[in-house]
Amino acid sequence: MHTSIATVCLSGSLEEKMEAAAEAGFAGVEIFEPDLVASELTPEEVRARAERLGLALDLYQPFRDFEGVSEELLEDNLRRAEARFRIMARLGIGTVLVCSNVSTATEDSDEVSAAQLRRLGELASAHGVRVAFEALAWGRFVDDYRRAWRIVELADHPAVGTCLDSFHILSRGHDPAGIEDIPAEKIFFVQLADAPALSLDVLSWSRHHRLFPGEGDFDLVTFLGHVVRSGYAGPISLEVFNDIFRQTASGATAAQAHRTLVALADRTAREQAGAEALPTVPAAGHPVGVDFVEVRAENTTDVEEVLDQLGLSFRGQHRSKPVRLWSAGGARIILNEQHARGERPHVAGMGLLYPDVDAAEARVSTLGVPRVTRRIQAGEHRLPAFVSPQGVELFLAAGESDATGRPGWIDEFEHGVPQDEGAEAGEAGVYAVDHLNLMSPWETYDETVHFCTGVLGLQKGTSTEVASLHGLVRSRVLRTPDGAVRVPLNVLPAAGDQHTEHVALACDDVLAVARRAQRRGMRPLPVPRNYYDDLEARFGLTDTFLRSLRAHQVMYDRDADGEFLHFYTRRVGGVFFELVQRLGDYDGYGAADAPIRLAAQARLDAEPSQLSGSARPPRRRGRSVPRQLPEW
Ligand SMILES: O=C(O)c1ccc(O)c(O)c1
Ligand SMILES: [Mg+2]
Repeated sequence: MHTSIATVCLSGSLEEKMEAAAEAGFAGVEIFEPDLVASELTPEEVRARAERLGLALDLYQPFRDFEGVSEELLEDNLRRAEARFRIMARLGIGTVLVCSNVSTATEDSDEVSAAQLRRLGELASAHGVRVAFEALAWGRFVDDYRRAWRIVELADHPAVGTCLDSFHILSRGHDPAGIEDIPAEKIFFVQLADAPALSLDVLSWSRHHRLFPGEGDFDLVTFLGHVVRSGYAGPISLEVFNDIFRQTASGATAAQAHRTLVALADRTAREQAGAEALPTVPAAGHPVGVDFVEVRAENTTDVEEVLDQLGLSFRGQHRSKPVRLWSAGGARIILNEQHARGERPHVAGMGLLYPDVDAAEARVSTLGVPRVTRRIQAGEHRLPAFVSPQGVELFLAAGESDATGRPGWIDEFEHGVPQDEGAEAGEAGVYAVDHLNLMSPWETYDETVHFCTGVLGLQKGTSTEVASLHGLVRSRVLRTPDGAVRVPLNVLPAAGDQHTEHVALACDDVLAVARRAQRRGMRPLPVPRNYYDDLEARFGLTDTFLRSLRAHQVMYDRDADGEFLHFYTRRVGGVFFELVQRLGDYDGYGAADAPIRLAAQARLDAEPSQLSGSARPPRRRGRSVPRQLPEW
């Protein structure tokens, strides 16, 4: 597969874009004309640079508003085109993208457009180049790839073919199966872009919200399957117009882009008949459980106090590092004070269990995810570790499921309360990590979604928006089908809300856990009285039950599948805990309760200290960079 990327996807100067593309592993680039026009490099210098980088110049784009025009305008359009062909000759680029006319077309006729494209083809072949005609989703008359192909077919010129762009096809809901009706030699170019499902005019959607494959909601696996079955073997190029990518470092964006394209090819090869020739990467399946969550801080005492109140037990101190383990059943929390000077408590890592951990490591590594290097002592378990795009470290461990396994690394912890083999639940029945709620700055959000799905093997779950006091928080759940691993991922609003992440622990009796914790001095996150009045109105709960919920600041949700009871601890630095109890087949997260929680946390932020006499005032995002990882 010849991979390519349009320079419009990346930030910086043309030379920076080309270097980033080559460094990320792309075989070629599409030169976006405005990037050349703005560059100080001559076309010859661009060509030489590409050669040095080993980068093919696959396409020159876009040439606009050519077809369907009056005779008089056509002459001018041919003149404009010829000037471009000369530049292309200097660049050494053989194909130009001509997108369907969006403004000057007056002739809604396939015959007229075909005759005009044929003239363009004549001119192009005189200059040794080819024309790839692309239907823009908002073209004046040509807005469907099937019509563009009809016109190309009618033009019947060897230098005239079509360019397929997944965005224009899928945004309009057009069936991509028709791609297989186009002879492969008439498909001159293929561009891929994903996008979130939005109801927005297609032009704004395309220019601002395109995403790399697997980050949005388009079915690019099926799309690419059709492309491969058509027999097309030319460049597969990413063309993603997106406000974020143009503002972030081109090296990181190019690496992300390449990873998404490789992951897409891999999935397509595995899922689409006839696409087996596409390159694959090792398969990892999906994780089967959460091995542990790691919380890091200069001093983890406050967090341990909360864990004790919640009924988890101290299982020991690591024999060679300032690292401690607390657990109950399969819920394991590692407290790490190593290399954590000046850091407030925060979620720093997550261990995921894979049945074939070697395959999982091979996959994550092959997809170019940066590794975390940790010093290992003799006799210690080596868990492969990688850095996720939003900064949390990801550990891969071998295991069949979280609740039944006893991780090998547990023996490295000494002098704690012993835990029997198997899934001995903690006091009051805390037995597993139910979910881990992570945050990502908006810049890395879509990339993190792809990391969890395309790399780690989680699936996209529901997507919502939660109202906080400081703005709407986009949230999407990434999970396994059985719910053994659930990661709700929230966008961190630009201003206002704290960067706090939380660990939700599953238990058998949340009211009992709350009662015990409060006896041990825990002050839960306060829930306003209005909430309970509203609960009564919504669900008609009995007085006794409602009183009991309120007494323990436990929140409640119910849907057709079951019921959900949960409460939150107060924040300790940048982390807090949630205790959840699922009844029946309830599969959600109490979405209606999230705004109540955010408002309560914001109220507490205004107070000098959240935790009785212990926590330092939490720092705001931007004031401190807790470690060498990307800022969060
Ligand atoms: O938005 C545009 O104008 C535009 C230009 C070139 C393309 O290939 C495309 O898909 C869109
Ligand atoms: Mg395009």
